[in-house]
Amino acid sequence: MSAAPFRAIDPASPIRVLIAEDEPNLGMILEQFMSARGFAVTIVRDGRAALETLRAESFDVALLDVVMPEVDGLEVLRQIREEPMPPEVIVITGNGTIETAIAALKLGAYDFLSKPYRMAEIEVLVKRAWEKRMLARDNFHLQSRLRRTTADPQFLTQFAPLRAVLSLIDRVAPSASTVLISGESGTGKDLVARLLHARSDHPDGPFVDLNCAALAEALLETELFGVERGAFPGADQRKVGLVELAAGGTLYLDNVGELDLKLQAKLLRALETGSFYRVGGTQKVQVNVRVIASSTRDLSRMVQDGTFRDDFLHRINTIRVALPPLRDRIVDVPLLAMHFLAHFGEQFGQRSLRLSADATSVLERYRWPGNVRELRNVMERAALLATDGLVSALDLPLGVDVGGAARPTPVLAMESVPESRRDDARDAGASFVDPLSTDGLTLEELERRHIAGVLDHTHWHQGRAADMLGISAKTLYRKIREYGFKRPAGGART
Ligand SMILES: Nc1ncnc2c1ncn2[C@@H]1O[C@H](COP(=O)(O)OP(=O)(O)OP(=O)(O)O)[C@@H](O)[C@H]1O
Repeated sequence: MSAAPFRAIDPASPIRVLIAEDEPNLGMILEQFMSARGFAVTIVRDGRAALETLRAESFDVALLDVVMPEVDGLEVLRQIREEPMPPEVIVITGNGTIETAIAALKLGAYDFLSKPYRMAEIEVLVKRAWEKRMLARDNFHLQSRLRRTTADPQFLTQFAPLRAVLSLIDRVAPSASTVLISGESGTGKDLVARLLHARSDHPDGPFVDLNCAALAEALLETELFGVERGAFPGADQRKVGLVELAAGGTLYLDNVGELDLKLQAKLLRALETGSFYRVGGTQKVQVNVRVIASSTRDLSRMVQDGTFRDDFLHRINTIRVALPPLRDRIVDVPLLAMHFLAHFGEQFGQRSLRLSADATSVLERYRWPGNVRELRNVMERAALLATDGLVSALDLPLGVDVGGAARPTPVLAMESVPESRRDDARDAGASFVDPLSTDGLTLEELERRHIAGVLDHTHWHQGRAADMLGISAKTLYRKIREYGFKRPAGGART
């Protein structure tokens, strides 16, 4: 076996091991040995209990004795391999039963160990099996990232100023210039970043995106710049950071306004010199990366407030792309609505869906606080609800009277929805702010109350809440932090 070091194990989430061993003494010794080495161990005494436990909880590695009462180890292996995300299995065979070992490997076991074995062998084998599982997981994430980035991004617009922005994008994409994309949540910043990458001179290089709002400050530095082995307790292997992973490609920093001043300074140095040090490192790492950043916040204002570095803003601001909110480019609404309708219609087996005239009118008069993402969500729902291939105004619970003036959004005109569909409509976008008591409130306070109401309504199910609000999960996460909301203990807010 090679002596290569193992990848770092996060002490906060130890390797979870299930041991199925029917000999009580051996089981106890194994459990004590593995627990003392930091594994999270669960022990069971027979095959049936092993199956039940493996189905009920998530494990990284299972050590299965072949000879066990009730169900033998090979049968446990066979059944568990049919489950989604099964653990890696190491089978422990009796002396000299090579046929059993071969059968185990054929059934998908990671490896086998013959009795008698040494404890140290078990430890090495379990760590190797865990590494294989981690690699498979990384591979899965990388593949899905690749699939998302290789698809040709399509930015649709008929709005003349945006068409001018698109031709600017075409011109600057092949250069190495940094680009700062600004715009409200859901206006297409992520899409523009992907477009810039797809049209750059390195479209086959990596596109690495980091949502700066989604990670705790303490983790951001190692995530971005990587860490050297031994930099701090627990860092027992070198970890490559995202800047390095993006070498020869694009690094997209979403919500760049969330980076703290220290990291802004470190990134600025890396951009100026094309090199940086990993956390705890003394050797310079050279990289050639194109940086694209985006923000929903006014970064110039943050510079004035002292929370964003002037020099960093200048560095990432070489080219500025500003995406207008959807309400300021109503001409795009029918175009995008038809595009999403065709897309979801295809997905749900509802071809040639059409928009009725009153539906188009409702869409054009709505204010779209969640921008294109909200329109996309609304059309997904409409594609599901449409009857006879026609989407009518009632399939669009947007708080806009059919044939009347738009109400202050996003209040839902509940009375315009048939009784039988009011629950649906409430779920799809009802306002949680009483429209009669909003006088004198700032827009921010209105938003704060609305988000609090939706979180309450969904019992803090953040995926559902984000859908209802028509914003991305990451934007909701940022808003929760900005407004200082705390998840109530034990479920729903009171
Ligand atoms: N002009 C457009 N044409 C087609 N699809 C679009 C357009 N603009 C946005 N979209 C789609 O709308 C959704 C939201 O866009 P995107 O994620 O790029 O917004 P964002 O500004 O990055 O949002 P956030 O600030 O919340 O991250 C995506 O599914 C995107 O593909």
